[in-house]
Amino acid sequence: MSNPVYLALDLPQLDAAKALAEQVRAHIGGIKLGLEFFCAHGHHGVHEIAHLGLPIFLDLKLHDIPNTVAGAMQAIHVLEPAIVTVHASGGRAMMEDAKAAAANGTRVVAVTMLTSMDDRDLMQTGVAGKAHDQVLRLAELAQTAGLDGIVCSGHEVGSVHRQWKDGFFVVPGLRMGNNGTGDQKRVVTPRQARDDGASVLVVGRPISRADDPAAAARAIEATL
Ligand SMILES: O=c1ccn([C@@H]2O[C@H](COP(=O)(O)O)[C@@H](O)[C@H]2O)c(=O)[nH]1
Repeated sequence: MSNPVYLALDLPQLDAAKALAEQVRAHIGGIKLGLEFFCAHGHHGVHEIAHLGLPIFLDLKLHDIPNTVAGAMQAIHVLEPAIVTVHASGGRAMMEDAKAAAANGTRVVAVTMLTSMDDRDLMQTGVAGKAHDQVLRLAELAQTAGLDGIVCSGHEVGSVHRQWKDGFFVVPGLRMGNNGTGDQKRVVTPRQARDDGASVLVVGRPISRADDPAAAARAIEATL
């Protein structure tokens, strides 16, 4: 089985990002490039990281009207990303158009509820109820829209997996227990997430901010 760990390369300096990726390359299965990286380095930066030969996950969390999101999806065809994110709260039409505009072979997955939010944060956005129910509701909408899967926390991935048997599930908010949770509120260990049905495990700071990133990545790999 291939390594499900994708390193979140949330670093502002391109050289430092490349060096980190090279350092841990043997212990990860892919690289996740998010808003911070893409805003700083754009297509050029993605090409530079792609030279390492690992699958690239573009975590752009697109959220706009359908026509604009479809245009953005077309603009990144050339980067041949393995995975791209949109926000499920953009609605069914937006997700349908995003999927239709994606390159063949690119998995389009919908962010349901950010792992940095809990029930109280959800309520503050005007949504009554539990995070768990909101994730299941948005997962159903993403499935109906024809997406490949969703992003959710390890708290929900087991339930979503039971509801959507062949879905592709991306789980960030992973901690080994010896790291602080930082801004993440719904966290589990990588092993727990994988056992509950995660397809991809996104790990950032537990590796990138470790004293020895390669050892941290190796230790996570060893738990799987
Ligand atoms: O709900 C979400 C969606 C995306 N992310 C991204 O994952 C990584 C997590 O980084 P850590 O340092 O391991 O906390 C980061 O790039 C986020 O943008 C998420 O955390 N939660």
